Amino acid sequence: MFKLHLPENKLKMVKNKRDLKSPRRNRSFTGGRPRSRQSLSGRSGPVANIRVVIRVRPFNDRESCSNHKNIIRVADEHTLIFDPKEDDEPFFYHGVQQRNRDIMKRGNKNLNFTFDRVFGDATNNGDIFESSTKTLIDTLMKGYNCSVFVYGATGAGKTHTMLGCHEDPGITFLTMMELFKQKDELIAERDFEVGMTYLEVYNETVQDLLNPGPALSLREDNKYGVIVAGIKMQRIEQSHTLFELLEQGNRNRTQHPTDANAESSRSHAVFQVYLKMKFKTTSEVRVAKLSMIDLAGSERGAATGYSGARFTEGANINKSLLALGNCINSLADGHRHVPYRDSKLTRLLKDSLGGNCQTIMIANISPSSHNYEDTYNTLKYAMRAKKIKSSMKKNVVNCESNLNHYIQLVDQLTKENGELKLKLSLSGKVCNCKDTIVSEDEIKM
Ligand SMILES: Nc1ncnc2c1ncn2[C@@H]1O[C@H](COP(=O)(O)OP(=O)(O)OP(=O)(O)O)[C@@H](O)[C@H]1O
Repeated sequence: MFKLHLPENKLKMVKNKRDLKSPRRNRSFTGGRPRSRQSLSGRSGPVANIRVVIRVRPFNDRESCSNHKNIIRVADEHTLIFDPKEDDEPFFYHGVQQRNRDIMKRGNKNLNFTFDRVFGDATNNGDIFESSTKTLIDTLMKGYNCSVFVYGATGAGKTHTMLGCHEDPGITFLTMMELFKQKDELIAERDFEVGMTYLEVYNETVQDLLNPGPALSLREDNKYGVIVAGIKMQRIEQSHTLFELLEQGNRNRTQHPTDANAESSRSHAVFQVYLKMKFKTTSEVRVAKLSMIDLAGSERGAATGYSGARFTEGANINKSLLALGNCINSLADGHRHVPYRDSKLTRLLKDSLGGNCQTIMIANISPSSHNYEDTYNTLKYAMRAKKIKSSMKKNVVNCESNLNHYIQLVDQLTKENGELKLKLSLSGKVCNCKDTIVSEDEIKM
């Protein structure tokens, strides 16, 4: 199982001192006031915080049948209480009140966590989309890069959020529908070119999910950032092509059953859509990229008892998630050096985490006491991510300046030509032929 290695002193910093003295009160992990929803939509400032959304999944059948308790209480749309304090019901044995009747008794940490948005277990993917990724499309159309990544322990609901099912399509599908809707609305003013790639990082190798073949390598480019060498960009003319390719990629993704999830994704999947927008009346060209990343779930390596390929798989997942945690910590603390190079995943996410991007992290959690540690770790991880700021730049290739340059050049040459003609006519040698090359000697006065 991965853990967020949060130094004790950092933990203390965010705890309310007064609450520490008074254990009965709720302790808060607020990390500042919740930002309003407005902070995401249409933001065009140079600096933006990662927006962190929490999604609590419902109890599954196994958890409902067992003696597990609910350790999450959603207080409002920004706040949840982890391991809420329960009023002790008196329990008597032979007429004597007993203490610690409950062998599953939890710590009653009673911690308040505040996020940009908290969704309870009755939420569907449409609700998540409406309050999170829908607003990204507007940002994308303005020429900013955007990223969404889903995070959480194995079986916490990441793939359900991303891909969903027939009755409840995931946010990838809903976000792409919105992209094509807005594209159609803007078609009168812009020409669009759309492309997509879909890859997975499995056991520290990068694979093209749309054209399976040999492992691909990553390269750094000064202008474009990290580039996947050899990946094939698929041009998209119509939305249904994109959805067919998405399905195709999903079928190629590495999945194996785990104890927590019969269809566990054992790789990190990175789906990217590229937009080029050419304005019809001006010479402005905007380019933007939307990345949607479904991370593999962490697991308790030792507890699984796996060996061989499954063990290596789990170890690689945990290694890359640990590297991601280290990058999140460095960025949250404002360190100059961020260890992106520690894993393929973090190299790929460099732009999404601390670069030129508007980013949303959707952290998925289980409400069951069975996943107590995983849920607690995910919440701490998400709190750290909230502090990360990324600087956003509009990707605008404005041809206007080039055009002005050429107009000036033509004006200057026309003027020079006129002066030369004047000089020639004064010397009685008027050159009236377009193709005649007049030698320097001829025009010397
Ligand atoms: N919000 C939800 N509503 C209904 N069912 C859900 C929800 N979230 C998850 N599930 C169900 O729980 C199970 C595990 O979910 P999912 O596969 O999305 O987990 P995961 O986080 O992607 O796990 P892994 O990391 O192992 O791939 C699935 O059967 C899924 O349908």
